[in-house]
Amino acid sequence: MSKAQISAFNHHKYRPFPPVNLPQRQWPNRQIQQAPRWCSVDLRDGNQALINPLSIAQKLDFFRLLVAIGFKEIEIGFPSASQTDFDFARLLIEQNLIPDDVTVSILTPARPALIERSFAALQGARRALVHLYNSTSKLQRERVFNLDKASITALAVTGAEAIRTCALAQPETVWQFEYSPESFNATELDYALEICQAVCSIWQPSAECPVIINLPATVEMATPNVYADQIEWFSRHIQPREAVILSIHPHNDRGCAVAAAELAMLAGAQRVEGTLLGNGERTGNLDIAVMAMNLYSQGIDPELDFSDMTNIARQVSQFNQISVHPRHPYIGDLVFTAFSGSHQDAIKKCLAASQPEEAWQVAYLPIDPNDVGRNYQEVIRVNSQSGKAGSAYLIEQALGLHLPRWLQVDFSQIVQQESERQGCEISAQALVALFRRRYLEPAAYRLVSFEVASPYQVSAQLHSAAGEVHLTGQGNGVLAAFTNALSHHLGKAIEISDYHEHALAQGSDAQAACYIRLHCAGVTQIGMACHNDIVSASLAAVLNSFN
Ligand SMILES: CC(=O)SCCNC(=O)CCNC(=O)[C@H](O)C(C)(C)COP(=O)(O)OP(=O)(O)OC[C@H]1O[C@@H](n2cnc3c(N)ncnc32)[C@H](O)[C@@H]1OP(=O)(O)O
Ligand SMILES: CC(C)C(=O)C(=O)O
Ligand SMILES: [Mg+2]
Repeated sequence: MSKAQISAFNHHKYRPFPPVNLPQRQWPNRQIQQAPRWCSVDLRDGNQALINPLSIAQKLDFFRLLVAIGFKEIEIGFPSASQTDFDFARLLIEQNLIPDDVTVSILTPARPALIERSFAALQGARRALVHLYNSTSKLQRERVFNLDKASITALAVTGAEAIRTCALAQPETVWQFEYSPESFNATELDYALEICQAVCSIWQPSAECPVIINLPATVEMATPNVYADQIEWFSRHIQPREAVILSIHPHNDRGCAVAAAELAMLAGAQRVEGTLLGNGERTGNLDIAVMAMNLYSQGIDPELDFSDMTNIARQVSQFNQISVHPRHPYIGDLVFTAFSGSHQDAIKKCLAASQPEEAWQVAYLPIDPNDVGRNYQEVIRVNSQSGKAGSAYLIEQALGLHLPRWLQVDFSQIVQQESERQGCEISAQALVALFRRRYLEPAAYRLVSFEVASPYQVSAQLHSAAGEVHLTGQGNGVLAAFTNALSHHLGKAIEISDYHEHALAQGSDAQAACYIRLHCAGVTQIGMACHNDIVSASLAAVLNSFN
């Protein structure tokens, strides 16, 4: 016996999902052009998967959040199953809390008593959507319901009839109907079509009054292309096509729900059901926030507003009592952050080259973090995997300094040693402190005052731990005269090899930043200083290099 056969970890237990025979499939050559009709099922599918289902107050807050984001269809619960869901529907209706442009929906099984109770929950609604489901896959027919296809179809038809009857009895409401052959993706396509046609024959939809046929991947079982094939096949066959809004409801068991939804849209899906952050049964529902942001990143208006993503994620996470993964696309704490040197370098260069009117083109940042309320501060964080660009970026952000390349290289080595010594990330604050200590703060000598007599004779007053020092020297420039004086005082040769300066801000009283690399008795030293006066800045930079 092989190891695989005796272990519990045995792939022979499973069978591959069969492909769909779909000659000349069209979806691979299409592009998504616009947002689908979104339906949030947070308050139903999301809620039924929670350890502690939502209270009425939480549902109301969640509902308000969904409305604020821009959802026009919201499945508010399963009122025939729970008193909370029933009371929540009553609250929304009786207190007139449903905006005119929002349609609420409820889910009901194909059981007449539960359908009647669902309609009671919706009594008096201006407009409402009733969503009927029953499971249709071979597995469910044979092992859960113990019914043949005809009986499963009869169950759906009975449910559809009960819904029609109840709707006729409540004419004050504008009704819409939705039918889900639950476990559609595991159902033989011809049978899924047959049962949906049977339901349509009861509801008699038209182009003006269409029915929603929702095709769930109740448990995701195959690669997303298979789901797309199933949707395209169904879209080609359902009649009359114009009387049907084709909806999808992907779950995420294989981690592909967003991909499956996107391909399904290419295949003809017009409406998408899902939840925020992908909460839902098992691995969850399709994450609408991610799918909407995917559209957004392609220049398509998602028709949902995620500009305040951090706040949305915080609220959803609180309602669901589920924390957000730091790498959750578009949302997690780390998704706009680069630690690695080459990524930081590319981001820094692309951000610097960005023009206000051009399309977003920043390597390693698929969208502008600002769009979802994030800032550039978090884009670059420094640890031992980082390079010179990352540290230089943070120093530039914090102090407005444009470090010359040779200083970046020098500082990066210091940062590298420090982060390896500490074995962790160096915060921006700590990085700035390290920079100041190393280059910007006088240690041995501090410039107190100086005078220049032309041609280039400098006398300077320095402060040192050992007391006041007076220097005089000559040279072919002020800086040369000063370094000659210092060299004489120290008894060591000083040679300046690099000099760089720039203004810190616009205006006549702007400070100048001055950077100096020098060699003193064969040792390379780097210092910098900022001052209103460029000469003062350069002399102080020389002294700061003796650090
Ligand atoms: C894929 C989905 O997300 S579907 C939605 C699932 N959501 C929920 O189940 C949450 C709310 N559900 C509940 O509170 C309960 O299951 C209720 C109130 C609906 C039903 O409770 P109970 O009557 O105690 O039945 P229970 O849940 O144990 O079993 C379901 C029964 O309904 C039948 N059933 C299941 N789904 C359906 C359906 N869509 N239509 C008709 N009958 C159904 C089952 O065959 C089973 O019948 P049986 O009692 O004759 O064996
Ligand atoms: C009720 C249906 C739409 C469902 O939630 C599913 O199949 O996952
Ligand atoms: Mg579901």
